[in-house]
Amino acid sequence: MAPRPLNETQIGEVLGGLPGWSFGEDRLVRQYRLDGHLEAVALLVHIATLQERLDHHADLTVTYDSLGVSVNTHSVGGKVTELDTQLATRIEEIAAGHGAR
Ligand SMILES: C[C@H](O)[C@H](O)[C@H]1CNC2=NC(N)=NC(=O)C2=N1
Repeated sequence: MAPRPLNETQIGEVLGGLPGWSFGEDRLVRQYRLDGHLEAVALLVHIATLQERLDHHADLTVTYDSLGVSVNTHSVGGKVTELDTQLATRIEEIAAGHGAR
């Protein structure tokens, strides 16, 4: 069954438990800072591996020692769904293990 888009109240509740994440332009976004470039790339690869397993993919952008994450659900026309909040929650756990801030 197709995931249902979340409303702003629902998104706000989830973001309360996801410090550093924000909502804008129908996306959940987070910018992580790492200790260096290879650390940023290592986090990207770890997240990409998770995304393949979940079959849900955020846009990941490495800029030297930073990793940008931006996600919504394409299959509902680019809205935030539970698939995005679940992925963001898992990414947050992984990022903590990489010392991302
Ligand atoms: C065929 C495959 O399951 C779909 O294209 C998946 C892949 N990853 C995805 N990622 C995101 N962010 N949204 C989707 O709708 C989506 N769909």
